[in-house]
Amino acid sequence: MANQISSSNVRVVLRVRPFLPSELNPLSDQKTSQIPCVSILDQQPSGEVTVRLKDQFSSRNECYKLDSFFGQEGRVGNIFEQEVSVLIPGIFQGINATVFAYGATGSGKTYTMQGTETEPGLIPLAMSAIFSMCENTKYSVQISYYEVYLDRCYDLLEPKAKEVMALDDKDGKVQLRGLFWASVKSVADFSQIYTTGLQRRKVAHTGLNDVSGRSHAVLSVIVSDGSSKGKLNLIDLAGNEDNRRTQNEGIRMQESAKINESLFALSNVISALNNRRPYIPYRESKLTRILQDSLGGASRALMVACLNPMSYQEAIHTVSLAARSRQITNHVGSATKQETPKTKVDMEAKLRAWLESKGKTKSIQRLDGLLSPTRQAKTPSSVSSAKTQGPLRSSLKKKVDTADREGSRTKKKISFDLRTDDFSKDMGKIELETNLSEREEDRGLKGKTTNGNTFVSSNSSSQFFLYYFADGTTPCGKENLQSDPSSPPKSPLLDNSPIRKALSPISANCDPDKSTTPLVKFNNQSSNVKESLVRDYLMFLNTASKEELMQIKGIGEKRAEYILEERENAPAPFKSVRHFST
Ligand SMILES: Nc1ncnc2c1ncn2[C@@H]1O[C@H](COP(=O)(O)OP(=O)(O)OP(=O)(O)O)[C@@H](O)[C@H]1O
Repeated sequence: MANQISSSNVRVVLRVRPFLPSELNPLSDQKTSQIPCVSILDQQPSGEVTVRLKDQFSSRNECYKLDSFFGQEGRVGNIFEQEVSVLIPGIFQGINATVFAYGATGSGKTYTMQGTETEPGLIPLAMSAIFSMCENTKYSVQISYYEVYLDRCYDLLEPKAKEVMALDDKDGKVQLRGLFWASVKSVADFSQIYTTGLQRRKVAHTGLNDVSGRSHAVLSVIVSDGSSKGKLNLIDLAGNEDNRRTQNEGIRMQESAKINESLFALSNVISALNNRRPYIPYRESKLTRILQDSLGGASRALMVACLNPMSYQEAIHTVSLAARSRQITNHVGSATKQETPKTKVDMEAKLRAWLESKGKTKSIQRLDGLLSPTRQAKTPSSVSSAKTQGPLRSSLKKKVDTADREGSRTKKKISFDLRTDDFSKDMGKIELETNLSEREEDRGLKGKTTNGNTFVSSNSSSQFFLYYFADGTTPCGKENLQSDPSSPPKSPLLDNSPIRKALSPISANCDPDKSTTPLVKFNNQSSNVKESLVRDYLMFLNTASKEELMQIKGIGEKRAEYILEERENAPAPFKSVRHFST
């Protein structure tokens, strides 16, 4: 597995724990019939995987791309060998590294990091490897163990009444003032000190032996030979929780909100690093601030997203954030452009995670209705497809009416004037006639535009195609489509769908280029095709002022602020609205 060659700074891998005995139905032979909510759809030689999450109670399923996958039969030792052991020699050369276990409560984070007597976790395996490398050298090892709870930092090796303060030193580096560092000489030495810390973590905040981690626990290991000093952080993150589905209240609710907020901040940092953004938002949370010296720059990091195989909802929550962290968006001219996967991570996921981190459950429900009609349980069938087409990969959501689509053929003539999505370049015209069935169209249409550009249609519905150019850019333009009269085209955005409401009002016969402000442009532009509307909506999101944004139904002050925040981090950050439901 070529895990060292990664297009991202932070690798994001998935780990699915086995079913627990309590999750197996004793009345049936569940060992064979129980099906995990996640499976591999595709694996590239590089190790990159496309996974499918499937809800066993409905037809909902979604696909995501990640760097690697460790299924139920996989051992923690496999993750260590493939993903963590490669980081350890770097520590001896002064290259810091961080390994996180991320996931919902009960998804196997602690098991992955600590393991058991019979199956050691990543922490004991890493320590053992470090001590082996130290043998007969002048390297020494020091550890600290602390937790970040409610955005405050506490020492677990030398508990003090006061929290450990994270302060900037004169070079702008964050130092944990008063944090205890223990010198350790062997694995046995380490086990003894670490076990004491673990016990302290369990009783720290509740006084009870609460096994569920409500704090992020960070084991920091420094390896030094006097001249070089490298640090490895091994982190058991607190379990994320979907507050819509829990009965949390009081301190538990507060904990949960802080946990989600800091996990979202972590995801923002990883995403910014993987997208090579000029600004990395380390200061959004205590955790990311503390980890600044081991995330980014020459440092290397690994996120192990842990999944409970029983819970589709939790899995979606975890994997969407993990995939969002990993996602690399197109930068024109960047070396990763051709390889860029268009994973199903988009504005909606960002908004959702942000709202969740702020505990805005009502807003999330509104968002469900606003941008994501196919998420609702009543949707007959909602299928995500992930495909490789020529140099492009994309994962696009599509609603399929499974009852009669498969064999039906619709004759269509399509002509399409294409420009790059910043309108800067005329890419020619697509003219084609197709009577392919939905299923065949789904495999994608390829061809040349009138002035020689290669295009790929990577998704279609009875009247809507999404096109991509070979270099990964998304064209936009006016679609002019004639369908067989026996199957009149539906116009999804012109009915009462939630997206249409969000875009309302839209007036006809206006030249967008003559409009003065983004809002006027947006309101005036009329088109009977969905792509044009979506394009305008994205342009609006990418350019409008806060006041203009707030004039759109569904965008309140907080969401407008979030949009502006995203635009500060990168120009035109909103590139897709995935849920084009027909
Ligand atoms: N690979 C595995 N093999 C067997 N059992 C596992 C495995 N991974 C996890 N488990 C079991 O699943 C349960 C939940 O795991 P664990 O406590 O590690 O979850 P967690 O994500 O750390 O939860 P929390 O956020 O509440 O701390 C435990 O009983 C654990 O022993």
